[in-house]
Amino acid sequence: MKIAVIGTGYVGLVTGTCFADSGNDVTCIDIDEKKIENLKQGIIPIYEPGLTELVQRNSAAGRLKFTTDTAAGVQPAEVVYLAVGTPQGKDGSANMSAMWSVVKAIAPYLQESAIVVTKSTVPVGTNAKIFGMLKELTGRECDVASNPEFLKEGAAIEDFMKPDRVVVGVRRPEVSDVLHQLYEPFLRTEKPFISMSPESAEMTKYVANAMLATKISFINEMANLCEKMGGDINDVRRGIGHDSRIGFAFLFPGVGYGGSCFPKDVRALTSMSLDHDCEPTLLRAVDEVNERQKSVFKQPILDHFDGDLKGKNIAVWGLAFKPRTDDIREAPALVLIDWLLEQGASIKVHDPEAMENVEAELGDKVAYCKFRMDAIEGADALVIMTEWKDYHSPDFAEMYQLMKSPVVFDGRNLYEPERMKRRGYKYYSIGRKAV
Ligand SMILES: NC(=O)C1=CN([C@@H]2O[C@H](COP(=O)(O)OP(=O)(O)OC[C@H]3O[C@@H](n4cnc5c(N)ncnc54)[C@H](O)[C@@H]3O)[C@@H](O)[C@H]2O)C=CC1
Ligand SMILES: O=C(O)[C@H]1O[C@H](OP(=O)(O)OP(=O)(O)OC[C@H]2O[C@@H](n3ccc(=O)[nH]c3=O)[C@H](O)[C@@H]2O)[C@H](O)[C@@H](O)[C@@H]1O
Repeated sequence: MKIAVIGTGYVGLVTGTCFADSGNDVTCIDIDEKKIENLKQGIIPIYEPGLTELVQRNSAAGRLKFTTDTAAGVQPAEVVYLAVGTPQGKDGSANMSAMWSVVKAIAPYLQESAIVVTKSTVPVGTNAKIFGMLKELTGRECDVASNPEFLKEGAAIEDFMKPDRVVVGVRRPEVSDVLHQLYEPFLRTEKPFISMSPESAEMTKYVANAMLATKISFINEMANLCEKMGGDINDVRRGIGHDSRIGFAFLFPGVGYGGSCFPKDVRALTSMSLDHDCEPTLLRAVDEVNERQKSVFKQPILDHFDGDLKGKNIAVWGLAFKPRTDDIREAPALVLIDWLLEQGASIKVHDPEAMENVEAELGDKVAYCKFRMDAIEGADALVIMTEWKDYHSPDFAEMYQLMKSPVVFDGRNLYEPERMKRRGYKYYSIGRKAV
């Protein structure tokens, strides 16, 4: 099939590349000229495991092309995917300006039988609005489908190629058939292709993200309670997870969820609820608990240093909002670093992939260390904010020697408290008693 993908970010680039890999002719379009220039040379703007090889292989095979020329990409396309950003607007609702400008830009070049598909996460009603806009702009009734994406950053290729399910929202079964054909190569293990109305598909995406965010806020609230009452959240997690009705997924406590999606999507759904006079009690609580959780270490850090952080050397391991990505959007580490700076601490940071992005934001306010051990040299405390594999098994004896005082605030529960105590550390973690 001939496919155009508009918006070549995390989702658009992965979508286009995976469709090219399954034999389609794909043109990825973006307004960012530098990004497109780089992609033409096989330089990938983001860190996503496996993506560089896949882009280079499919570009070399002539199935994957990059352009800023909307007309050239859209004119031959049978399916036009829209994957531009839908970031949070000032009032919490999704900012749809990029989506509306793309709809206007593609309208003159759409083939009569082309199917326009939203891949971006868009408010319920967007499909109908695009249908109306295209009718006005082209004078005909175009097929507009919704096909929300459920991939996770850091595992994007795997998630796209082996989805748990594919959801499409269509108004005609023929459109569903075309999209089913497109996805068949990825559904060979009998995973379901679920066809529904566009409104249900749009809602499915928000409900999925809100459910996952709810699980995280729930376990974080329980973790904080556990710590106060003398329990260990890791034991509790194991104690509940074996109940198949509950399970283990997305119940790891931590320093709060970040990223470009959970925070904005929970808020966009909250905004949609308010627009429809439905009180979003639970959604608001999920967001509030998460905002509080990003600051969960502030008080213990202050208490540890008797309320005075001036001149203290703090090391931070992990800046990205999660491992295996360089994405720092809404990363809990940034909230902590801002606060540490306000308190007068001096900070050395390490992250395997995200330091360049942080440097663009924070400049020389913190020191960037190429090696994790350089960050902790002379440190009064280490704070772990992201569970990169690099941090799971450091040489604790070497760390002990390098640090000024052996104090660890572990925001991802990577280590066993009793072992840390035996190694001579003062160890704080999430939902477990400090030792
Ligand atoms: N990042 C993720 O893991 C996931 C994101 N989503 C959703 O997918 C959508 C896209 O997200 P990301 O890929 O993360 O965004 P992104 O910010 O990485 O990429 C968006 C791209 O669209 C381009 N763009 C903006 N306006 C344009 C225009 N008028 N014409 C052509 N290109 C334009 C930008 O230059 C950028 O390259 C969002 O709605 C997001 O909620 C859904 C699932 C996963
Ligand atoms: O709509 C989206 O953009 C995507 O949002 C999330 O994917 P992503 O944000 O890439 O990463 P996750 O692995 O879900 O992690 C999100 C945040 O939750 C945190 N988290 C996750 C799991 C957990 O048990 N505990 C926890 O604190 C992570 O540290 C991270 O900050 C969803 O998992 C995807 O299904 C969805 O497509």
